[in-house]
Amino acid sequence: MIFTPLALDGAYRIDLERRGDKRGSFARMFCQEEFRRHGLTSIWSQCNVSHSKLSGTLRGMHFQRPPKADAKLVKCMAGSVFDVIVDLRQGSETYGNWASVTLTADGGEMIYIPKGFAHGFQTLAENAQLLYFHSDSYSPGDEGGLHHADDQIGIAWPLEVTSLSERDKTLPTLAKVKPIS
Ligand SMILES: Cc1cn([C@H]2C[C@H](O)[C@@H](COP(=O)(O)OP(=O)(O)O[C@H]3O[C@@H](C)C(=O)[C@@H](O)[C@H]3O)O2)c(=O)[nH]c1=O
Repeated sequence: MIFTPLALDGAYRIDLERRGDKRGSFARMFCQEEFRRHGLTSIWSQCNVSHSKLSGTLRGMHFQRPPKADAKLVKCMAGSVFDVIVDLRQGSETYGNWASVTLTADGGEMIYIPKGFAHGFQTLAENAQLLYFHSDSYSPGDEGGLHHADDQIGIAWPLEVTSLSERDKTLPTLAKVKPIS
């Protein structure tokens, strides 16, 4: 795996190193030792899959608060997505800044998201599927959200939004979100 730090401290793009042969390929997508060596979470407590029918579907921006704040490792398994994170860490020099990685099933890019970030994505193809590892379990009472189209953050979503959950339509702007400590 190739670990490339993103502009927001602690977040990484991770590229698979595929070993190809006549049958196809093989690649490692998680290794406890390698993750530990890079100072990343190396114990996962939950793994989730999401499927979105339409290109342009937007999910986000979501996070969990302490004590259930979770780091995430996200990989696209079908299609492609524009994946985005926003730094919500109290006192961070990059508080409110966003970064993105385009994740494609064919390319094998992944994103590692530390605790304290909001996460969301927009699908760039029909029937996109994402696989997520979470460092803590789902806890609806500790969930938080941030509006994807907040002007103060200014995320440059690539497509018109074709599908958005009722909950995501009503998420607050950054000014109304308490920083994560
Ligand atoms: C996230 C989650 C949802 N659910 C349930 C709640 C609901 O009935 C259904 C769909 O949940 P949501 O509408 O929250 O799904 P979705 O909007 O796809 O939520 C996801 O968005 C992306 C951006 C993330 O980063 C994820 O961590 C997660 O928050 O699944 C679980 O049972 N376990 C889980 O871990």
